[in-house]
Amino acid sequence: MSNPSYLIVGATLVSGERTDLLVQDARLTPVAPNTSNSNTAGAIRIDAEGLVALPGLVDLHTHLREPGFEQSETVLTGSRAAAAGGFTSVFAMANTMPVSDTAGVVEQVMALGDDAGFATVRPIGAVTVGLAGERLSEIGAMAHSRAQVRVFSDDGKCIHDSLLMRRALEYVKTFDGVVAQHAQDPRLTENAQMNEGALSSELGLKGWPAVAEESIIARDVLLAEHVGARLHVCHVSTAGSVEVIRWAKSRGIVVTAEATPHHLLLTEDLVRSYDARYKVNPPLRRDEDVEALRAGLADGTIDIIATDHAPHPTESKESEWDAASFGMVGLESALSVAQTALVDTGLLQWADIARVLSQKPAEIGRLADHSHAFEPGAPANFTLYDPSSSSTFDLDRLAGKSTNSPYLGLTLPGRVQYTFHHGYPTVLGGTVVDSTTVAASAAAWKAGRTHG
Ligand SMILES: NC(=O)N[C@@H](CC(=O)O)C(=O)O
Repeated sequence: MSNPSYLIVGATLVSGERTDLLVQDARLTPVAPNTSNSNTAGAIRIDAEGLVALPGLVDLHTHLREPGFEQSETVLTGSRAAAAGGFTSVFAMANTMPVSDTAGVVEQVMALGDDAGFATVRPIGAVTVGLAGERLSEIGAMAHSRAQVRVFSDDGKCIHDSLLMRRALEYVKTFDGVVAQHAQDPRLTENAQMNEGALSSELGLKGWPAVAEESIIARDVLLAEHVGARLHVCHVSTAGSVEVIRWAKSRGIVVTAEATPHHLLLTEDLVRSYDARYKVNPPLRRDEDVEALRAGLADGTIDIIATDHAPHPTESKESEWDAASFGMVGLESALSVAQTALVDTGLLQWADIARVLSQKPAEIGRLADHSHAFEPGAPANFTLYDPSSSSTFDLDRLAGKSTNSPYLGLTLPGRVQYTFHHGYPTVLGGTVVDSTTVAASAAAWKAGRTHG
């Protein structure tokens, strides 16, 4: 059985233009308002008055935790969180258990995503075996597996050995892949707990200097230039890093970079609370860094926003600061935080948000069959977002398994009202569709693709 058709009435595109959208057989077609014909007649109508239609968001940096850490998140619950946030594709980081360093594990992660149906799940392969930083993993086998991995990362750990980093860049170059580096000099950050500066001294927490990030980025852009391969820098957090990347781009080095929503909004002052929800890698920095990251996104030095959604169980966040895990969930709040930090401040328009949260991450990850334009026949992956509402971000906004969000209890603007993946809804009227229905829609989509 094929999935039903939908007629989205009165949506606003990022250009400001208003349109109706017919969603049929996993594709979309913009139609002039008040069009009625045999196709639109049988379609389920959705009133999109006041809603911004954005292309399905793409997260290049998500921790889905499966296999191995299912108490924090699974592929199903993480992709449900993605849908709740307006995402239709996520790239799943490799720090699972076993580590995603073989064709077998990456194919398993992809298959779990396909079955769940909430989002397209593209696994990221580990650069080194077991993330141990000692020898390269089966990069080629993962690239040529059914998962067709194009993004490789040891995220959570830095590829610190310069020769290994060089070899990794040389390897991924052969199939147009990219190395996504977690830039953190391990020696400069041993036991580090928060941004290094006056506040870390005052609070008595071990400091994490900006140079630990900046020095690795500086080395890596030079290696990328030397090899002529693609480098991507994960979660840039300091003003100095933005400067280094700006310099590299001005030299023509092929480097892309991401900033997380939390580094675009929150600062180290929150650490005063000793509330471990604010403990994250890299750490929250200063106002000047937030400003530089925002400016970097606005001028294209920083290419994309990526969530670094890092779910952790309550017990590993409710311990004392030093013992708590690093990381915050971010998929469900990403658009609202982007609106607060970038749109409501006048730095970015909605068209820019579509670029940094959909078009560019899809390009960097070489995501197949992605369209960020609402063109006739485009894959029906999109989200309808209400920017005018404002509400307390509370537990019912979290659709994943973990609750380590820094925004709980805060008032945030905007709300994802609808998300469509492959032409079927994963979020309807602000509510995430139940998993059984979504899995059935995904199966119907797959059957249609095979037999259509
Ligand atoms: N970003 C985080 O704070 N945490 C990440 C990995 C990491 O340490 O980068 C995680 O996997 O929990």
